[in-house]
Amino acid sequence: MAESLSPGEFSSSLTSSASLPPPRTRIFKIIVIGDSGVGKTCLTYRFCAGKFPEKTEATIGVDFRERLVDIDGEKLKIQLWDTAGQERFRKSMVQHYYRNVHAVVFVYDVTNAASFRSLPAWIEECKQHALGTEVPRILVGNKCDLQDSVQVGTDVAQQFADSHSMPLFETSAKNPNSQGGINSGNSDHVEAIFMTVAHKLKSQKPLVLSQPPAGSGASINLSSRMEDGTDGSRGWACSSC
Ligand SMILES: Nc1nc2c(ncn2[C@@H]2O[C@H](COP(=O)(O)OP(=O)(O)OP(=O)(O)O)[C@@H](O)[C@H]2O)c(=O)[nH]1
Repeated sequence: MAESLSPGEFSSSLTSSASLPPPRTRIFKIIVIGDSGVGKTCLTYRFCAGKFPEKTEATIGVDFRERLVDIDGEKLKIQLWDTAGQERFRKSMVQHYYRNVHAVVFVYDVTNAASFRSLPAWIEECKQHALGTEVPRILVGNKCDLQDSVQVGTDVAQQFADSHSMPLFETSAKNPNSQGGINSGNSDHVEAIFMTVAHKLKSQKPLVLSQPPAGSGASINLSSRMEDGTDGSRGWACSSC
């Protein structure tokens, strides 16, 4: 004869399965920094929307872009913080975007030697905000499609990257197949660069809830941009800044 459940037992077994929380999505915050015009907006747009933006304007403060990626069966939310390169557009925001950072992408323009010479200042700014070598960092030389105008050779960039213990990627947000130099050969190099960072983070970083409890401190709501190809959520506020 089948065992009968008391009403209490029945409802408790139903409740426990029905109230299982949805799987948590880990969120990783990656800041993208470098001089104005090096292509930070284009690189982040290329990764999140899969294409080169038709036109861009100087970033004011910071823009968010995010994309859900699947790594070894786990969905991770990659949140790219596209920061303003122009000093006058970044001053008030700096303290926000350096908080709770999981990785840093330094960008220079291979056709603009001054943007390469600025890198030590960007690295120093990171240090001043307690972002040291323990946080994964990569160096990206952008605009490799402009091969006739290159001012920063691969050798000198590689030396710099080595001296700061960072991997170097040379690429083009405009034509990600036209990268030269090292680390080349992928069909979409920009995709590969950010996925490399995501893989690294997956094994390293602690869980961050995608749905923080109410009142846990969403402090600023900056212009958020969900590009095509994201997980579809829109209008979110920054909860980790
Ligand atoms: N040829 C070429 N042009 C690019 C590439 N990436 C960006 N650009 C152009 O460079 C200019 C600046 O690009 P942005 O992405 O706005 O630069 P940014 O670093 O975000 O600039 P700020 O917002 O001022 O910090 C734009 O005219 C882009 O079209 C690239 O890979 N190749």
